[in-house]
Amino acid sequence: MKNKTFGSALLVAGTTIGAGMLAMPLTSAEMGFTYTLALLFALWILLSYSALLFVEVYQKAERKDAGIATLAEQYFGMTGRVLATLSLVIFMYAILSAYVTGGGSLLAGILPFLGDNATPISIVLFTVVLGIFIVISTGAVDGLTRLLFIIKLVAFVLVLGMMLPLVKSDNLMAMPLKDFLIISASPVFFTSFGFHVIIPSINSYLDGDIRRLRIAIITGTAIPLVAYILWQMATHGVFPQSQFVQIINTDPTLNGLVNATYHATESSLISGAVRTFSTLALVTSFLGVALSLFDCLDDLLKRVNIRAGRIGLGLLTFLPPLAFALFYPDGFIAALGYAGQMFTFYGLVLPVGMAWRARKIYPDLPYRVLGGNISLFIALLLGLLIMNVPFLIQAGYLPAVVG
Ligand SMILES: N[C@@H](Cc1ccccc1)C(=O)O
Repeated sequence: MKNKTFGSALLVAGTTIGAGMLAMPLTSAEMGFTYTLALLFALWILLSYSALLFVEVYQKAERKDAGIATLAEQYFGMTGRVLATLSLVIFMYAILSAYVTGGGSLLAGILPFLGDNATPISIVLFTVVLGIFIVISTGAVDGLTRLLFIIKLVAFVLVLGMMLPLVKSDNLMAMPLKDFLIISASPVFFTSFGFHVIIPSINSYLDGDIRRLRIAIITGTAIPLVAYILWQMATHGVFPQSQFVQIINTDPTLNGLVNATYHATESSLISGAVRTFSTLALVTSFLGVALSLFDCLDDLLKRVNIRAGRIGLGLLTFLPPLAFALFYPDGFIAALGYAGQMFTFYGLVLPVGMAWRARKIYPDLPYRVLGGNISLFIALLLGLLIMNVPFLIQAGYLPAVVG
């Protein structure tokens, strides 16, 4: 049984470490390592805090398989349910479409013999093969995640093994090039620590055992924190800041970063290792989000008394992102631009509101997250700030960042 807690922690870590980790060094290139480290710690605390608020609220859930939208309805009625459902479902469809598109093109790169149809075939293959695990069970996803996580770890250790010896402490001392970069970078860092969609799936996988859910979340968020610190130390430490800024000016993508690391280490192994790592980051995050969407749609259909069955739910989960990736790859890009805002809403503002209400209605909650109502208030303010950062950048109040 203990094993399931460990599997859940890996599901949390696997969902968290995704595309965001690859974007982060580019976002923070101008910020210097010290400030980057401060932002990593601050957002790790904020997002673990909001995840633990969900745990607090789950103590009084009506069913152990209640989804986030069901919790929202319990505390905020139909408005809560509708807002939570919209932000969750649009967010997850958008991010899955992006993962399917990215995963498909990575796969097409290694299946060139498929000729002209390589990309669409790869997109379908990627979705169907991984989708089967979701339809089978959470246990199946747990098993696959364990395997992939080990390979991902080996690739990451290889990358670090090649980069960390080249780190120069001078490079790590760089200061921010502009004021307020730390605020501009916060939405990308915030989303990089995100995994909260998977909490309902894990709660029901752990049979509503609050203690184990808490352990899974704390362990599962500590792993990404360590990984992000090492990864940022490697990238910030290998390149002098001026060169780092040049990289993001010439090619502000993962490719640019891979090429630059390749030149710095002069080892062709590094490109392979970074690519393996980033592919697996995409796959494990895909698995976590797809499992969450599957359970979220189940929760929604139960509410309207429809029993779709696992195959039906699988089709509902995967057909829309597949269709978008195949026929309209730009379709969800617009939605993706608002992913940070949607996530700030259901991942921070909503749990703060629910915990605040739960504490009023049930003053005797056995488990309460540290920090009292003051912390709730600070978290809410930070959430509102992060939500508005893209607008503040657009309006020219904050400097722009990559990502
Ligand atoms: N943390 C994930 C994105 C994500 C956010 C919120 C929920 C699920 C996934 C990434 O960096 O790619």
